[in-house]
Amino acid sequence: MRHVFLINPAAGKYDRTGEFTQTIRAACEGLDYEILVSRAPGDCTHIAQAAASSGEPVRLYACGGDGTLNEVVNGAAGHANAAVTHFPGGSGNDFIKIFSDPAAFRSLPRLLDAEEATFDLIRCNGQNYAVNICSMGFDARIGTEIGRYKRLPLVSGTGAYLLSTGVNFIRGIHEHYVVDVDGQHFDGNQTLMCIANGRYYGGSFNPVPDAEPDDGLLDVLLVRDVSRATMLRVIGKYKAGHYAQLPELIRHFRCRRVHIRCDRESEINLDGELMMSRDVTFEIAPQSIRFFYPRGLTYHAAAEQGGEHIAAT
Ligand SMILES: Nc1ncnc2c1ncn2[C@@H]1O[C@H](COP(=O)(O)OP(=O)(O)OP(=O)(O)O)[C@@H](O)[C@H]1O
Repeated sequence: MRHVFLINPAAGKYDRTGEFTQTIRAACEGLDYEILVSRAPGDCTHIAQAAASSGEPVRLYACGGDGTLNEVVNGAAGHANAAVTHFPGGSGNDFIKIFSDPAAFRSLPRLLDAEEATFDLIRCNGQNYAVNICSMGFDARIGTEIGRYKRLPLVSGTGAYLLSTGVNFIRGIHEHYVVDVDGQHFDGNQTLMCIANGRYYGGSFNPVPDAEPDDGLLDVLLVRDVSRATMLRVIGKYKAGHYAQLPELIRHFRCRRVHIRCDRESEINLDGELMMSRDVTFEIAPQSIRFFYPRGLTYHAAAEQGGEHIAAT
């Protein structure tokens, strides 16, 4: 088994390439491994694709944040011989928060002793993949501008999110969209649309706490146009996943496909990465992704919420 580590030096508040390299060398002695450092945005996708194209069994470690994981997933998608994981070094590291002990991903010996699950992928406009959460509207504008703020002195991951939220709040919060979801048609203003496979984004938002990454379905939330005052009143509930308490404002769908048309080229957030389009289809991809994680962790929503304990595999 080959282990390929893909380091994004631009992830997080500072370049962790040296730290990562030291840790990897110490933990992987005697293993067949390789460390590759991304030189530009998109590089991790090409590296992952090249590593997976050999057809040999390979484990790909995304060393960075959710954007790095997204790039690696895009390179590995469709390659049955490749499995991916996240060795966190980003600001949010949100996808792995679905697991019972996200901190375990920081221990490389534990990641090397892994078990594996098969997760759904969200396919956007037939070509780009996300493993965690996509969004459009107010949210996408916030999420895709966080990068601008995260390296400011004294600004944490959450602080960057709050700064971006403040700026976009002042600019205006809803726009006109035409949305087709689950056989229903909505033509009107929406504040945001969230398409979830995972459960966490934006640092600590958990809008659909019951989303499952392996149920073959997307969890879609449509948040209708609200005033800024209402937004301030309900954002906490949205963040905590209490969408069911706001049926007059938030519609929830569990579906395989959603189509959104916009009046202008609009921001689309794919696991925190930015894409622009006026016409967007999100669907469950025919390909899934093999994801490995420290042995013994669980990821099902019922387990996280203290309900029935379900084994992860
Ligand atoms: N060599 C590089 N130089 C500059 N940017 C890069 C490079 N390699 C990748 N990137 C870009 O860096 C951006 C940030 O990466 P990433 O999302 O992993 O970190 P983060 O934003 O700190 O973490 P999180 O998304 O978990 O909050 C991504 O958009 C990615 O495309």
